[in-house]
Amino acid sequence: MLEVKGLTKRFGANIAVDKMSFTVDRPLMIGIIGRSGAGKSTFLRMMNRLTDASEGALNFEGRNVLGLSGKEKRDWQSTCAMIFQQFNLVPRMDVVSNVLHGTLGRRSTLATMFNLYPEEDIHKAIDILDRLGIADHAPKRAEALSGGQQQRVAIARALMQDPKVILADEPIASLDPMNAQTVMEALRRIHDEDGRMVIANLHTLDTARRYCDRIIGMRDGRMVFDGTPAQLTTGVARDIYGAGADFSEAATSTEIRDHEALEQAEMRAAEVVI
Ligand SMILES: Nc1ncnc2c1ncn2[C@@H]1O[C@H](COP(=O)(O)OP(=O)(O)OP(=O)(O)O)[C@@H](O)[C@H]1O
Repeated sequence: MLEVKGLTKRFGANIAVDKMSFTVDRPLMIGIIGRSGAGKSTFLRMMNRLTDASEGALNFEGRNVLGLSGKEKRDWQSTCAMIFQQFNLVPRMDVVSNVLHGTLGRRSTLATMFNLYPEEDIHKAIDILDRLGIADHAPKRAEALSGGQQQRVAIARALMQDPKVILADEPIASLDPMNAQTVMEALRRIHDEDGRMVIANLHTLDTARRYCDRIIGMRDGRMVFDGTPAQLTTGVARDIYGAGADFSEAATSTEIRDHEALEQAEMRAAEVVI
């Protein structure tokens, strides 16, 4: 149902994504891992058509996604809803209105200006919030909710579009472990119960292992791993992150960055001694 072939993005001389190719034949929950700058966000943005690809092809259910323009492109962006690390809600607006914003694409300018929502959309929004366990917060301002609750509002807003695919760009990177778990469980449930494909860029290896059916590893723009959580051995993870022999199973890209910073500081200190 999804075919990515030779997908490439260049920013000047920098190749952010380099000939990425893979196919997915049924709606899976896919995790993309890799250190900062590996090209994970750029891939999601190309898939959602927020960024134009430099080369390659991306077909979904036989549709040439990269060739879409105008209304067809906007329709695709609804079919393939995106959620972000920073939730991107309107903080001072109430939760249910934030969720109803997910229907903006199919409402008239006048209805949008006067915040006129069809009753069935309001019921649908409340039902989705209920499903995500946050219907009680519907009248509150979004900014009054915890990070995990705000991310669930963002998921609810995405679900208003009834998407076939949910693209999640580091959905739990700003959350504490408890909230992160609630959000990942919500994404997994949406996948399991609705059969929607979920592609999530993830910061931590153990999250990808726990929630995803398939994991794609990226390094310097290239896909260096594509397999199941069981195939993602410590050695493979070490290659993806370009880490040293002391790499541990539970390591995350943040830990690796910290580790590298520590190593560099130690090297600088050693040079001073010499
Ligand atoms: N708009 C842009 N202009 C120029 N270079 C960019 C742009 N967006 C991304 N890049 C570069 O493309 C490369 C891949 O970035 P990308 O954000 O896709 O990585 P990432 O794996 O998502 O990293 P992170 O986890 O830090 O978000 C990086 O070298 C980045 O600097």
